[in-house]
Amino acid sequence: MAGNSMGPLLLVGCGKMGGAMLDGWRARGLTGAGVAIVEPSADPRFAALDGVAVHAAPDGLAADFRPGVVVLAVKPQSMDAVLPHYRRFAGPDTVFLSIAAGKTIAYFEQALGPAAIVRSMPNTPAAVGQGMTVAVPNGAVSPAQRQACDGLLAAVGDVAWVEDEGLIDAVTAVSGGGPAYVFLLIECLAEAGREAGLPADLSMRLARTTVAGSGALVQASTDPAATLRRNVTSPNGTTQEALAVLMAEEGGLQPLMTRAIAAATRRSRELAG
Ligand SMILES: NC(=O)C1=CN([C@@H]2O[C@H](COP(=O)(O)OP(=O)(O)OC[C@H]3O[C@@H](n4cnc5c(N)ncnc54)[C@H](OP(=O)(O)O)[C@@H]3O)[C@@H](O)[C@H]2O)C=CC1
Ligand SMILES: O=C(O)[C@@H]1CCC=N1
Repeated sequence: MAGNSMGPLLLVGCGKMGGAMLDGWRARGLTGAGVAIVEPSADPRFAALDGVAVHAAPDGLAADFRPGVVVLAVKPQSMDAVLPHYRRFAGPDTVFLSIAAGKTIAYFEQALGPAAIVRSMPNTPAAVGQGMTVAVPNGAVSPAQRQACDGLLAAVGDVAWVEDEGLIDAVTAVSGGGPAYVFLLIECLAEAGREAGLPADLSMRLARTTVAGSGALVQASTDPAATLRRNVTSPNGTTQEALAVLMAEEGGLQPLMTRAIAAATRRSRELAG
């Protein structure tokens, strides 16, 4: 995997998102020898990470350990306490790849001193190689370090690099949190089916398979989503009735989604601290 080319990978925080990325990397050939993890929780699944060094705290890392990439995957609220332990790695041979919501490049520069920093926003479908990440580098990131980060991120899905860091708060709202909205759609669809008289387990099966199938279709198709929607909507048929509700100017899905994304974008800005 290209991400290993700079030297060992250090993953700081292996929870839901760090763990999803690790699953994706390992499925694509990241070997145990190339990765170390610092993660305080004793998750039993770490026992299955053949050859990966998992440390409960940074003092478990060997004195001569020199990571090429440090992936910062702890909560934004933990970052102040975590960063001082990794400041010693700041230098031309190490790039810090943050996935934390809200935390800005300026924040990391202040905490780490002169350091190569990539701020990124992935999402949990990375676990199955279908993630979406947007990344922005600071001026100290070398072309090789950018390539290494791109390799790590591209190994678990699609990657877009941007120059304008100001976009990342809205990215966080749309694609970072996006899987949660889609899973909520499954929950709502299943519950609505149950209320329409379907057995709960059948309704959930319909909702899951329909969302998964629609995702696969949009991925495989070059048609716009609106065309795929119209393909389902027979004139004067059943879908048209549902869409009249969902696409109402007031109380429909668009104004609701716009409000939701604005709220998440605002929260991302607040998390900058
Ligand atoms: N979840 C998601 O879908 C996404 C999350 N993110 C970002 O990813 C980051 C992690 O989020 P998420 O995975 O959801 O959160 P989690 O709480 O699941 O993961 C964070 C992990 O870091 C561990 N941790 C706490 N303190 C330390 C420490 N000092 N050193 C090393 N590890 C530590 C936590 O252990 P313990 O639980 O024992 O405290 C936990 O396992 C956040 O910054 C978030 O903004 C970005 C995109 C999507
Ligand atoms: O909810 C959060 O703050 C994180 C960032 C995007 C997805 N999860």
